[in-house]
Amino acid sequence: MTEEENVRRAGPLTYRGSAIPATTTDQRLLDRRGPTDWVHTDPWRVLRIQSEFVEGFGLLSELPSAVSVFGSARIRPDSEYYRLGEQVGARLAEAGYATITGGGPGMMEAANKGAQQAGGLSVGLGIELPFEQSLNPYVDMGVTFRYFFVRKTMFVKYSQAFVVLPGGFGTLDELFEAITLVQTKKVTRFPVVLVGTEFWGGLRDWVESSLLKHNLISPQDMDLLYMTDDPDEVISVIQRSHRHLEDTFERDRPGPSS
Ligand SMILES: CC(C)=CCNc1ncnc2c1ncn2[C@@H]1O[C@H](COP(=O)(O)O)[C@@H](O)[C@H]1O
Repeated sequence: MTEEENVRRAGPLTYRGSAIPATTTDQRLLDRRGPTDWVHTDPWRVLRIQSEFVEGFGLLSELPSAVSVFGSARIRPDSEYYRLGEQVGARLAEAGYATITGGGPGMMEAANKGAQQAGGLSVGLGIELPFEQSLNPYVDMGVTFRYFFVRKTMFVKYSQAFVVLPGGFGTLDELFEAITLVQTKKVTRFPVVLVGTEFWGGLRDWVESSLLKHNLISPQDMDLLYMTDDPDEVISVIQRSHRHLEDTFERDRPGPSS
């Protein structure tokens, strides 16, 4: 066998010898009777991942100022935390912010409901889960993602602050991702507000008595865990931080050239 027969080039890919696939890319595309396992391969997945980014960017790129609100999927509508979530959504709407949530039940639904009923824009970024679930009925604009990491990019890219209501592992994941992005300066001037001092107080104490005590975080990192019970204070913290950002931007903007 000549060297040329023993090589297959498929776009930027080179196969030799026994690694040469039995069929060409075009054959696999055009032969409808062929096996379909290839749609579950990683290269194909990349396209699906790309399309999720395209859909997310397409839906959200013209969103006005927005705040992402996180919290438990399991809190029931008769809980006082649900009421708190509604109030946070309503205050955000009154302050002119769109509310973005994970689009699910519980605290997500509460924040979407509060935002929608106060006349604000209510957004849900859902996630495909192993069990049947649709976006909650208070989502006015929504998309359901396949991939958690694509969805997480959207929360950060299209909101200017995070509000974290009581929740479980999913909420903790979102909280710690946000404060890691702030700590590592991947995002700047991005307020993160924890709502529910009784609920979050124990976590803050542990961070101080364990992480800070062992010098695993800096003293100023404690400020990343801002806590309140008051929905109005949530808004004023966010607005203060955004005003400061605008002032800094104005100050640093180059003046007219002479
Ligand atoms: C009934 C049930 C468990 C439904 C789960 N349905 C969900 N739908 C959308 N986002 C979710 C869901 N579960 C977790 N999340 C994400 O993780 C967070 C809540 O997780 P947890 O309940 O705190 O841990 C939410 O902020 C949300 O972004």
